[in-house]
Amino acid sequence: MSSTFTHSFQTDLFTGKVNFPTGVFINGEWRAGATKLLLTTGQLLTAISEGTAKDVDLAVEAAQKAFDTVWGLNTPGSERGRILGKWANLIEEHLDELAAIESLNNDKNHGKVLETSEAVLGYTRHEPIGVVGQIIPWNFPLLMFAWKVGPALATGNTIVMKPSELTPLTALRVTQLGVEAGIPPGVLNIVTGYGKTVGHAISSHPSIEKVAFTGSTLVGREIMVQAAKSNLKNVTLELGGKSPNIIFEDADLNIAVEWATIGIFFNHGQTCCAGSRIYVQESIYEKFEQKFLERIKQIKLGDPLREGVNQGPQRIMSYIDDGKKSGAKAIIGGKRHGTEGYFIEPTIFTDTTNDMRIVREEIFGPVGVLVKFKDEEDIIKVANDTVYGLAAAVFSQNISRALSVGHRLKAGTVWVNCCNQLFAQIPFGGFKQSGIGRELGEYAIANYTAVKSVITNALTDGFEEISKVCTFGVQVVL
Ligand SMILES: NC(=O)C1=CN([C@@H]2O[C@H](COP(=O)(O)OP(=O)(O)OC[C@H]3O[C@@H](n4cnc5c(N)ncnc54)[C@H](O)[C@@H]3O)[C@@H](O)[C@H]2O)C=CC1
Ligand code: BAL
Repeated sequence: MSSTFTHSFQTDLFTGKVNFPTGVFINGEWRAGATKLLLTTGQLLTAISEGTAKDVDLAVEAAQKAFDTVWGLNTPGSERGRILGKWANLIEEHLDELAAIESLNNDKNHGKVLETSEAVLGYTRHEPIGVVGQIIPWNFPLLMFAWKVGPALATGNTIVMKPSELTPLTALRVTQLGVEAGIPPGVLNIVTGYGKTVGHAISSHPSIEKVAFTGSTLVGREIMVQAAKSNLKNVTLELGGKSPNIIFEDADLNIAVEWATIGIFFNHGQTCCAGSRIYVQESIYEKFEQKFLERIKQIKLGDPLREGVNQGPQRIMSYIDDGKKSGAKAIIGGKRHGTEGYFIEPTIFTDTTNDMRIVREEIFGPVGVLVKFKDEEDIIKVANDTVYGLAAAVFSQNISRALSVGHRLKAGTVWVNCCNQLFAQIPFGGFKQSGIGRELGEYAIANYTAVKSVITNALTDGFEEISKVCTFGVQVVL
């Protein structure tokens, strides 16, 4: 038997008691893991089952059986849609509860006919891949669960998922709602545990045909190695970023300040697409800096379950120290806030050079650099001088300028006069070392289907007709 997580919330956002299993979820059953993984959520210490490679084997077996019987090609898309729709309704009914748990958790197929010749009937089928592995991080635990599970299940795949060892709570509760909605046993399996054991077992498993990962570039690289070494599984990766926010002299300054604040400080800066490099054209630099600092001073730090609090605890002080040591100047923040918990003051560095770690590496905290630029040519070069390419933002009231600069930036998403805005219909993913593949929209569906071409001789005497149009380019001689 697995343990349960019980907690009474009495917060500005949600009042009520929650109670849900904390076991690994395999073949529709909650089971106790081999040992316990201790989890610190705010002031709470709770135990979560620690899964093992053996649990991943059992989950893969259950997912394969479910794929061959109650899901995959054996269940019409309409039936999968009915169950997923019911699950979505249950999630909506429990939104406040899930938001409260998340806050504790994280201190927050079809055919297409192709014209060839009268002699040939050719079409494609977009079939589910089979058992897919999904490994997600802690910065948006519930959102990343939804981004991964939705397209995979809708297209008929079955899943072995590992939430972050730091933030498994919402994945467990929402899985329980999935069971209530009618997700059949084995279709969705959750193995909680560590990356080096459960994550490694997923990315190297010979019966998992595809792995989707969100997290650090370092681990993304390791997952690709394991995928290649095991069974050449298909890989999609959504990795880190060091996104530029470019503010031209003709931008609406108030709007640019507001979005630059959201760009770097949203979700405490723990956002892969955070606008952590803020570039301002020299003629408006001083004015921008003054307004930006005034706006940053309004950010409230504290308990994330309290209304009005914008920023919870985190551990990235070493980057701030490194920035100071390398000669950069913290014009706001730069210190720990208070003496309890791990709160970091929202921090902006100036006097940086492009080789500093605070300019080149993803900090994943409320720390940005503010840098002057001269003109379009100058800023495009500097903005693209990074191993990452997840996102970028351009602020200008001249839409032609904003779009032409946007087109020259090497980034998977370019925002114009806004920042950090993601939509379920619009693809998201990275250029360069920010990832492989796209999530959301139609592209997410493509990640979870294998394309099969079916070529049929449509004429009873069609031998010659077919070979004339065959693109092998050779006539078959018997
Ligand atoms: N792209 C994004 O949204 C995210 C980027 N990051 C970046 O990564 C940095 C480190 O954060 P971490 O939580 O340590 O990220 P991470 O990449 O280590 O963890 C993400 C997930 O990968 C799993 N994992 C770890 N090692 C693994 C392995 N060898 N094989 C398979 N799975 C493995 C973890 O258990 C977790 O579920 C952050 O500071 C940030 O820069 C972190 C989280 C999300
Ligand atoms: N990884 C999904 C969105 C983000 O972290 O910004």
